[in-house]
Amino acid sequence: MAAEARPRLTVLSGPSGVGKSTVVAHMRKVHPEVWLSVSATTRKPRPGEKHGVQYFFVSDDEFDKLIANGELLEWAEFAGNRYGTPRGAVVERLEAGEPVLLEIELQGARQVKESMADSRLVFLAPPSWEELVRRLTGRGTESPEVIARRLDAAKVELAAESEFDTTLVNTSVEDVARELLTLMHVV
Ligand SMILES: Nc1ncnc2c1ncn2[C@@H]1O[C@H](COP(=O)(O)OP(=O)(O)OP(=O)(O)O)[C@@H](O)[C@H]1O
Ligand SMILES: Nc1nc2c(ncn2[C@@H]2O[C@H](COP(=O)(O)O)[C@@H](O)[C@H]2O)c(=O)[nH]1
Repeated sequence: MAAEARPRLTVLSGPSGVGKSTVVAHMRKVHPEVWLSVSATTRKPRPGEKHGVQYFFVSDDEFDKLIANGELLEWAEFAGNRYGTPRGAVVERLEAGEPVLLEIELQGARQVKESMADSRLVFLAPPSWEELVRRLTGRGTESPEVIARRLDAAKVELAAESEFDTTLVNTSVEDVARELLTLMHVV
């Protein structure tokens, strides 16, 4: 494929707990030049999460303003919180000809495909439903109520796999990270 025809924006999506952040962290450990968009969210930080690193943690009013000012490339409500991709940084990277990676849920992935037809949507699937439940529960970051909401959303996300350009099964973090790096033409 000619370089100019390569999709430069890659969306990594998949059910909560499947391992998206873990895979991206591994990719960036091996290839620190991989750029990941930092989303805005109304979710409260988990222990250890820092403003501007994992997310821009904002209030509901601030999120409303981001929407009203057209500052989000896409946004969605997920399991009781809102999440969105700041448009400016993504556009800047794309205009500089640099690859862009988004780690977002299904509704946002659909919006990106709609507005940027040459984006590549990658679905990260769990080896099994039982393993997904084990990972989400084992992470220990959400209450049982939130886990239940996320697992409800996971059923919808798993049913939408065919909308994606590529599916990778997260059995091995290292293998999936390598496959993604290849898809993004980093290696
Ligand atoms: N291949 C794997 N094998 C075993 N455990 C894994 C694997 N990948 C990730 N995990 C574990 O699964 C848990 C969830 O991973 P992670 O937080 O990366 O998921 P996520 O898809 O980013 O979730 P969310 O969408 O809720 O942010 C973590 O405890 C992580 O260590
Ligand atoms: N549509 C969007 N989804 C996003 C964005 N940033 C993250 N996410 C997704 O939200 C869920 C929950 O994330 P968590 O950090 O609370 O576990 C997960 O699927 C993320 O991929 C975004 O900007 N837009």
